[in-house]
Amino acid sequence: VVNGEDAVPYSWPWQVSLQYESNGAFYHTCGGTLIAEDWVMTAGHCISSSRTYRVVLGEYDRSVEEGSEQVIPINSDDLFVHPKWNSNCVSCGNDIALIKLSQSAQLGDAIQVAYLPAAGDILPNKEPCYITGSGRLYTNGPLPNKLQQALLPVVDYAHCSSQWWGSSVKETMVCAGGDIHSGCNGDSGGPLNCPATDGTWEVHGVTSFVSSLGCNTLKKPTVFTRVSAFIDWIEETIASH
Ligand SMILES: CC(C)C[C@H](NC(=O)[C@H](CCCC[NH3+])NC(=O)C(F)(F)F)C(=O)Nc1ccc(C(C)C)cc1
Repeated sequence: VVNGEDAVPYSWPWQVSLQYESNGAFYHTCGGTLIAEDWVMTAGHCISSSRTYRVVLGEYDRSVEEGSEQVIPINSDDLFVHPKWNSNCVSCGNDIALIKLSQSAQLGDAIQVAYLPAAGDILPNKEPCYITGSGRLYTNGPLPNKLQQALLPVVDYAHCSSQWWGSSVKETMVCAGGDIHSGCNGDSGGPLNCPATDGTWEVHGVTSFVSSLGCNTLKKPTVFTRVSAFIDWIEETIASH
């Protein structure tokens, strides 16, 4: 997250860190959202079938053993990338994947399941959402230790597809930001958290891409997979596995 701030510890308790194994150690590669006790939602571009993954829940500061962390391994046949995701075409959309955890998360103060929007729910322009993640602090910059957050107002499809991203953005996406705040590598797969009418938060986006010219390129809002366009697939996948 570029130009964000340290989140209040455990204030986004559905945020997870997706990590891959390399030479015996695990590395943060993407964010994710806990959507059921044994399911995590992330981006399709975060998953490669040749890697071994684990998720870490209840994490605030990656440099400190806080006691709230839960580390859960992932079986390779529990990775469900959207069938229409094309890794050669991030602008085609469908950048969403589901991961079944090898064991259920123990919910508590630091670990909670997220609310998802109703199918088809479209956010109005300027809706005050927050991006959260442990991605780079600026283009080619370092990863933070503490979870970051930034206020990223929604740019509706009409504006995002006309002035800003053009045809690279589809109606199955949500744009947000476009000023000095943005997502950046490593935030991929994480949530776009938007206020719900009842005072809770709903996860309306899965962080997908930013400009290849640089993370917080002006007039290039961060682009998210629109969760409300994939509710049927999410429900179907969970029901059948
Ligand atoms: C150095 C980084 C910032 C480069 C930038 N990376 C990204 O946007 C990556 C993953 C993109 C998937 C492509 N395989 N996503 C992120 O960094 C995220 F914002 F989600 F955290 C990028 O490639 N962006 C990109 C690529 C292609 C397009 C086409 C729509 C033209 C648009 C943007």
